[in-house]
Amino acid sequence: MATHLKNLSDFSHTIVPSGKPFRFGIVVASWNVAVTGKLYQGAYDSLLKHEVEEDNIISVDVAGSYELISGADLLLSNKNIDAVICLGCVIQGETRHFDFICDAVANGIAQVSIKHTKPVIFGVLTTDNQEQALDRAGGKHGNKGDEAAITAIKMAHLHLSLKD
Ligand SMILES: Nc1c(NC[C@H](O)[C@H](O)[C@H](O)CO)[nH]c(=O)[nH]c1=O
Ligand SMILES: CC(=O)[C@@H](O)COP(=O)(O)O
Repeated sequence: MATHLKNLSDFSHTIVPSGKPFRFGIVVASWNVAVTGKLYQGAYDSLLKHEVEEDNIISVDVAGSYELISGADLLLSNKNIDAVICLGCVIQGETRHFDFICDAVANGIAQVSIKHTKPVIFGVLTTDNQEQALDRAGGKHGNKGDEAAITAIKMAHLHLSLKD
């Protein structure tokens, strides 16, 4: 469903399970920090709202969205984490670089999730301009960071429930 038809943060918070049992990593890209900082705050606040302990949230910064891939891989390889949230903002420029970055990040994050058999959440905005990005980082369309955090909690529960 297109975002403009559904507020990203319009979740029925009563159906989000508790995040208390889990440890989460958050990897944030510094490119477009005016947007990614808001995504991070939305994700962090949402994790706390759903009972995740502050000590169970490990946050790291990376240069750009492309580095979210290796940032998530490093976290899962070196820390005891149940799920990773990747937050970034890729804004169309004058060239096709946007297309390559977006495709690489989406596919790379999926590969990291498969490699570690752990949820790695794609919390990356891919927009035409900064206005669209700000609308989805705490603006009129909610906060994709909030959405990504709730997704991470739900996937951590699913992962736990399916473990032998
Ligand atoms: N243009 C954007 C980038 N570009 C940088 C890449 O993500 C990467 O850091 C670089 O290619 C070196 O590997 N990154 C964003 O997150 N957002 C952009 O709009
Ligand atoms: C997504 C990007 O890397 C992009 O913002 C870079 O801008 P440009 O395509 O004008 O070089």
